Amino acid sequence: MSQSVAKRRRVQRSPTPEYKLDDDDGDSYVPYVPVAQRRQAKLAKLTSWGANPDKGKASRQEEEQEEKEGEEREEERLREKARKERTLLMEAQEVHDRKAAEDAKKTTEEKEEEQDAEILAAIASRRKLASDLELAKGVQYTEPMKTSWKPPRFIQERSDEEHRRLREKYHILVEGDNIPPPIENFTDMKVPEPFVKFLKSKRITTPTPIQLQGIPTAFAGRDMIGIAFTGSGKTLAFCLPLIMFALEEETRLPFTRGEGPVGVILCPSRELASQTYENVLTWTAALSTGGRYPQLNTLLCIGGISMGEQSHVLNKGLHVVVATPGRLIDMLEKKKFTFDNCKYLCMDEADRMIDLGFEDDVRNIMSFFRHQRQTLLFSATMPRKIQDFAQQSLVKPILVNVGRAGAANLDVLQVVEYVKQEAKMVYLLECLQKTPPPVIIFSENKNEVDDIQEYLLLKGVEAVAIHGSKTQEERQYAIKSFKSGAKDVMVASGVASKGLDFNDIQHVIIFSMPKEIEDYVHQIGRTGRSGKTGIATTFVNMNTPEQTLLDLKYLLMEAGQKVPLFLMSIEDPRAAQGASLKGCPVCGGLGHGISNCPKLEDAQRRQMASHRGADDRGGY
Ligand SMILES: Nc1ncnc2c1ncn2[C@@H]1O[C@H](COP(=O)(O)OP(=O)(O)OP(=O)(O)O)[C@@H](O)[C@H]1O
Repeated sequence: MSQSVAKRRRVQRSPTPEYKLDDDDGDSYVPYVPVAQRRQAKLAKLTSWGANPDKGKASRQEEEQEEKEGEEREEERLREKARKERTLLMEAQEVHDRKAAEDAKKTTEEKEEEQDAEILAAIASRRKLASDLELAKGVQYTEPMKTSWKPPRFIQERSDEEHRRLREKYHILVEGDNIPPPIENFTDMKVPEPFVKFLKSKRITTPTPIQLQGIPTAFAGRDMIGIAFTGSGKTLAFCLPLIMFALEEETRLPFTRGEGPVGVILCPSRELASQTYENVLTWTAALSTGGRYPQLNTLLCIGGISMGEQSHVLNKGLHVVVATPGRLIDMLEKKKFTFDNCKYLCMDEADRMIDLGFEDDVRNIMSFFRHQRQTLLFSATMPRKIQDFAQQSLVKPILVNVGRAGAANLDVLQVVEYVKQEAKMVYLLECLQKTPPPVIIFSENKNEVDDIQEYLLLKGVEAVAIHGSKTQEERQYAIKSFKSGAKDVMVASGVASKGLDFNDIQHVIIFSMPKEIEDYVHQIGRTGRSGKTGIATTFVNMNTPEQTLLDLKYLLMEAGQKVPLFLMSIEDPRAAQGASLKGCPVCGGLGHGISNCPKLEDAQRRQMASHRGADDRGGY
């Protein structure tokens, strides 16, 4: 019963807009008079019986008149309401039509941009790179670090236009405020003479583009993001400023046991950290030879080595730490040293560090700093997503970009060949004849790395292998014997070889094409380093995803390389829609948009797997 009343009331009291629209002007509508009102009217009628009939008649007429007026007022009110609802509906329809017309006018590119922005916003919810304490306290540094370094007067006196022309000459793009000037030689950068002499002895006579803009930027204390091709000397660009800073601090007040470090360099792999450590050792030794400058102490902090070996460094004052994140956190937690005086933090292959799950480690490491630090991020590949994320974590950062982030080194001749899966091994032998050693062969799969090495050994080729499941000793042995020239070929998984600088690699063979084009760029970048040329041969076949082939096609086109017919014939659905081809903001690949980025898909898969794992374990 109450249900039917309620139903009726709903229909009568709140007519829906549709109802109103059908019943255009509402003329046939009988207004609702509430039950209580009707009951009262009836009662009044009844109680008026028996009273003065004339008076009763008059008052009945008045009542009827009032009732009629009331009905008319109610009718008018409802008509007005219906009119308003109709207008609102029409306005909404108009807005919708206008938006549809605007959307139709938008190019595919604009629509794609909107879509990209939406996806980017959805994945941009990450916390900025700062220590938890700083985040909790809302500590925000607003001014860059101050240093005593200044460019020579004659460079300071150059006009902005002159600086701009110089950058243009070296294809250097910069973004940021008060950018220090580019400087074309090490002496003008005020690098100590023994150091310059040492560099000359290594045939490093003039700074590379990333060095001539990056070193002054870092010397001036500025936070920076440095992007430049593989093999273009980024290591010197971020190590030299730290060495100079350490030298200044040591000269001011010599370090004693328990003091330091003043700066830390973080690397995503042990091999890269070891290589950078060796570089810093050589450079600091070169500086102190001759006795004019003090000895600086450097600690290598990576998993797989005993810290006992390094205790002699910990027994002295410590200037520089080169580390992988895990071991560094371990050492800091055990209070083997502190970051109380640490003011310089550099991340090599920074996009990988941020991307591949080191983000929380980095935040953890930052929580050990007691002061503001100068932060530098370097890589050959730095997708827009990481750049944006990094920008908000740095203080008035300067972006120094040589070439497109993620572009291939132009000194590498890229050859892409279609090789059937079953023919790869045999063809590999033939391929090895293209150049003299040393040659690196990459495979994405650890088992395949072992199979290739075994096959080559059987065929009498001196080959070593390196991948994540090898012990530290095996990895060190492989690198050492390959670097020294004792072995001709190194078979490696992509992860184990990023950023490694081997002398004069002639040929890189990519046995299985990595899904992510960034990995390809890093892999071919093991050759064609420091101005020399090299060849990269890549095997692709039906197993290579079309997305990856498209990325590859565009990368070859961008680098002015020959594009084989089978790659040329792969159609890009976006090109057919007239979209312009800019790098995917997540991975930098030119052959796809963010909505079908393999890296994003991979990250999501990993995330889901970890959630599933957590669920299986009973949740967090
Ligand atoms: N100014 C220079 N002139 C000539 N050679 C240089 C110069 N600076 C560095 N090099 C040499 O170039 C080689 C590559 O340098 P480095 O390893 O720093 O490259 P990278 O840019 O870090 O490469 P990747 O991105 O692959 O890590 C090294 O052997 C280094 O000694």
